[in-house]
Amino acid sequence: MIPRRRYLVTGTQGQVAQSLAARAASRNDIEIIAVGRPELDLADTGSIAATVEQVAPELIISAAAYTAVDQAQSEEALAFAINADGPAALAQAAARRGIPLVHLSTDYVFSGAKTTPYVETDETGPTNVYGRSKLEGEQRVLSASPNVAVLRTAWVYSPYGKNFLKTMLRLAGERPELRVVADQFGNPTSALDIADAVLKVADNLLESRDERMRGVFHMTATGEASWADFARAIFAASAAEGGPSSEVVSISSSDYPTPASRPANSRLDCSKLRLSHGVVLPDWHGSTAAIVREILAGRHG
Ligand SMILES: NC(=O)C1=CN([C@@H]2O[C@H](COP(=O)(O)OP(=O)(O)OC[C@H]3O[C@@H](n4cnc5c(N)ncnc54)[C@H](OP(=O)(O)O)[C@@H]3O)[C@@H](O)[C@H]2O)C=CC1
Ligand SMILES: Cc1cn([C@H]2C[C@H](O)[C@@H](COP(=O)(O)OP(=O)(O)O[C@H]3O[C@@H](C)C(=O)[C@@H](O)[C@H]3O)O2)c(=O)[nH]c1=O
Ligand SMILES: [Mg+2]
Repeated sequence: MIPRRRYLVTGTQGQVAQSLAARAASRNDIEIIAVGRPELDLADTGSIAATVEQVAPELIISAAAYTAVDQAQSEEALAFAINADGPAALAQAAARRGIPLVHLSTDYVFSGAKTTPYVETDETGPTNVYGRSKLEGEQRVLSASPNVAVLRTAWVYSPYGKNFLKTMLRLAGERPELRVVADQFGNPTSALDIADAVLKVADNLLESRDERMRGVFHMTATGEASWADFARAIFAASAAEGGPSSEVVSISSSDYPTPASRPANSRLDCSKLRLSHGVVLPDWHGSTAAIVREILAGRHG
């Protein structure tokens, strides 16, 4: 029997962590060891080094984060501890063992002022605490180890955890009409598609020392949308299955005040990932419909 490659994933209940576990379940060549609090607490750097030593993985996937964008505005120190100090400690532990690290980051590192999709060399300029803490996390992991791929993804949805798609389906059951912002544009990305892509990037890092496979990469689904477009696609898919749907009324961000401001344009150009890693994620429409079907079929909580 061929020994399975062991990957340490941070967090157990996150959308990406659960998607990685789901994908690995159908593969006999990799073993996912997902560890979260209390054993591994990103706000407690000692627990990070200890977990990495104990699990002794071949590669680390840094999926856990402080992701409550609005709440981060009033919990800045905690957001930076979890999104910057924790990943830095994880990258140091990976460097000590000489293993690669795949670290997930976000489109919210950008200001949104650009009118076309962002490339990796574009200037960052986060407009909220979450985005600033994630940007510092990127910088800290890259300076702690040369053997790192930072994958910036966006607008993540899945059958797991909390996300915009599940919020929309829940609200549709309660209200005939929903007001949704139509002036923020991004790339809705399925966590299951992220899991597939992360596993390919992981293979590449283990198989090749090529420097072009290290550094920062944009990794979102193909195709773009406003939140209102995304909501309409969710309800079209749901209605087609006899599930709940609502009328979506397009509003502007100024009509939906939130503690954190969000970029008006955070679309990411993913050409570098395609050229360096040979990885392209599917178009979001098909993945959205598939996940709506999966949720309506009740295979998840
Ligand atoms: N969600 C999104 O829309 C986007 C996410 N990303 C990035 O992708 C990655 C994965 O996101 P996603 O799966 O959606 O995240 P989720 O919000 O679904 O899950 C976050 C996970 O982090 C864990 N976590 C939070 N604090 C700590 C801590 N102190 N120590 C250990 N674990 C902790 C949570 O644990 P618990 O279950 O115990 O709460 C949870 O498992 C993150 O790095 C995120 O920044 C990027 C772009 C968009
Ligand atoms: C629920 C709801 C939200 N909205 C708006 C608010 C906001 O501008 C937008 C999305 O709201 P959410 O709070 O779901 O999304 P948000 O938490 O901003 O999502 C972000 O999460 C972090 C972790 C990331 O990294 C980003 O890529 C992005 O996915 O939709 C409406 O307009 N109407 C509604 O009924
Ligand atoms: Mg949110």
